[in-house]
Amino acid sequence: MTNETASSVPMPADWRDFVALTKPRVMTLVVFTGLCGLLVAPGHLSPILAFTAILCIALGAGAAGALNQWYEADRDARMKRTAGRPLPAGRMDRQSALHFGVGLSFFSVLLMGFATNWFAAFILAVSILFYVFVYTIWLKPRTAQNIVIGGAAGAFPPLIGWAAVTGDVAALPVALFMLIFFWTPPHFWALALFVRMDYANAGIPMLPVVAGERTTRRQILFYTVIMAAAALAPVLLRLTGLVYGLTALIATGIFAVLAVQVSLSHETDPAQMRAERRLFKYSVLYLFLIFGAVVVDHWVKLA
Ligand code: HEM
Ligand SMILES: CC(C)=CCC/C(C)=C/CC/C(C)=C/COP(=O)(O)OP(=O)(O)O
Repeated sequence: MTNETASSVPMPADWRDFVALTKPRVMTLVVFTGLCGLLVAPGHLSPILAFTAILCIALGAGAAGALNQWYEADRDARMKRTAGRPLPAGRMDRQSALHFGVGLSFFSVLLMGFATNWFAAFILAVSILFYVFVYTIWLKPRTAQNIVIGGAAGAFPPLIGWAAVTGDVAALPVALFMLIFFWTPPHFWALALFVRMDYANAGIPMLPVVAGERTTRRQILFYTVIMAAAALAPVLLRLTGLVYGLTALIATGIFAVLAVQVSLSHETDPAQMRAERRLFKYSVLYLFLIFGAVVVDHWVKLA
């Protein structure tokens, strides 16, 4: 079958393609940060309802990922990293992805509302809408600041997890929101440096494409400093204890060293960008570590 035939007559999609639409690897961290928000919230949610709340965060994030891929099928087709996704690869038609994404959005928000409370459902709906409309449709094709503002969508899960238990927000989940918010630029721009040709080919104005590498490296360092302040804020505000404080200090210190290495590097060949790959990989581990520490810290205080 030629490519042309493949894209005009999609092959029947199987369940694996629907799973791929939900961006499952990114979802792991979304679910983990949501779970941490839920675990440190004061109050009690039965294990079944707690599981349902986390499931709703996962399904909501998956729905957002599907709608992102529905909207971006043409752009994804022009990038090596994303060309194999179900829509650009011709394994699924856009209508199916749209129906799946819209259906899953409603299902996750309504289930969250009925199982926990409507405030948590509201924040879940806001994060889906933010990711699809503000990030994917509005900012991503228009400005290099797309991920700075649009990245907020991915910072909501700890607030949603907390709200599922309390029906409210408080200083700690807001601090965790800020931490993910300022973590997103170094997380993404480290990767954008070594896949910038992909973004250039797809015509997406990511920072390394429009402002160049030097500016991107400086911006990574700038946001790392703000992220470090956000990571230490819960300690200074006495929202967390020693376990979190020590973990945050060490883990953020390592992040800062890697970010400094990226900022000092003059490497221009993406294949040789080892410091950038290291920072990107570590950024994911960092968020797991720091959110894990928030929970352990909470348990230690309870003990
Ligand atoms: C607008 C903000 C963000 C952008 C543009 C972005 C972009 C990316 C990209 C392009 C990848 C490459 C790998 C892939 O396609 O699977 C990636 C990986 C990843 N992102 Fe992000 N990201 C953002 C925010 C977040 C947030 C908020 C989280 C979770 C809290 C997150 C979690 C992850 C994880 C866990 C991976 C690794 C997946 C793997 O194992 O390959 N990202 N990100
Ligand atoms: C709770 C909830 C509804 C959260 C949804 C938001 C969410 C999954 C945020 C993570 C951000 C993310 C995957 C960005 C990928 O950017 P991109 O879409 O530009 O990446 P791509 O180039 O791989 O498509």
